[in-house]
Amino acid sequence: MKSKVNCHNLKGGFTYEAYFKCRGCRKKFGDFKAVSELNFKVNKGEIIGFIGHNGAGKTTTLKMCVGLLRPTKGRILVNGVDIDKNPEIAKQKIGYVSDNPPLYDKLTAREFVEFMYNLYTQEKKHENLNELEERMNDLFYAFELNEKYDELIEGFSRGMRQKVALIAALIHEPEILIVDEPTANLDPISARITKDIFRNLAKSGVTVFFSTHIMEIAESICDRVVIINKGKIMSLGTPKELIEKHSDNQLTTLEDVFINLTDSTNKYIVKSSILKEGD
Ligand SMILES: Nc1ncnc2c1ncn2[C@@H]1O[C@H](COP(=O)(O)OP(=O)(O)OP(=O)(O)O)[C@@H](O)[C@H]1O
Repeated sequence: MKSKVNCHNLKGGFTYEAYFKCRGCRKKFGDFKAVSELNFKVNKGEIIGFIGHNGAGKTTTLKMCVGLLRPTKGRILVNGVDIDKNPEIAKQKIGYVSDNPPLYDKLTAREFVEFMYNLYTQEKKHENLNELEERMNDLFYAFELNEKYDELIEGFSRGMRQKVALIAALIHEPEILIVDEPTANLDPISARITKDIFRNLAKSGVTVFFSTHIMEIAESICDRVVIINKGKIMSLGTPKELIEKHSDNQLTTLEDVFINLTDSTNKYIVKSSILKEGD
């Protein structure tokens, strides 16, 4: 299917190389270790997908990456800026959408997005209003929400809310977009639009990371995938590399690799080989 979305205007507009580092990050909640010793680096314009079971530590990792959770140990660097030491500078570079994004029901979609823009751009408030208007139009159009522009958010479906949250995260032209389960509430066309927008953002230099349970999405758009299990990185690489690395075990899809690395009972792999024998 060819997407009709035109998002050629969604430019990054950077003056320097953006990159991201997570160095030795751990997170404990009381005595419980949710995430241990995470080390990874993301380059400018890369799309990285985190895949893992429920409770694997994806949301905790993403929240540490955006500065909403302070690591118990380790550092997060956004283009060299330590998010703990200089949170305002680091956070300005990031657009974030949580798995259940909080929106203000009594604002219209346009008012909410303007509000978010003003939060991120205090010092340039009221400047470049035409540019802001143009970018809002582009984003609302790209997400096929242009007819809802002036409607109250309280009347929006979950998918529409997800799109407003994505638009609000992109309005200040972040260098890094971090999204927890971007397609969770979206219909297939909206999911496709979101994937196209991620690809376009990455082409223009924006780094994108997201978590997902959907292997097809990870496989189709991610430059690299991080498989996370019980708070630890089990494997990191391009989908092709991960499949090749495990080809000895006759694993031929990212889903097989994921299950093999994260399902300690291996019951699904066993089951699939029994099915093959029965063919
Ligand atoms: N605030 C908290 N206090 C205590 N434990 C927490 C807290 N937040 C997360 N956890 C625990 O940390 C672990 C990782 O949770 P996290 O939300 O990061 O998983 P996840 O991979 O995003 O899961 P899902 O796919 O279900 O969203 C889980 O065992 C969870 O119960």
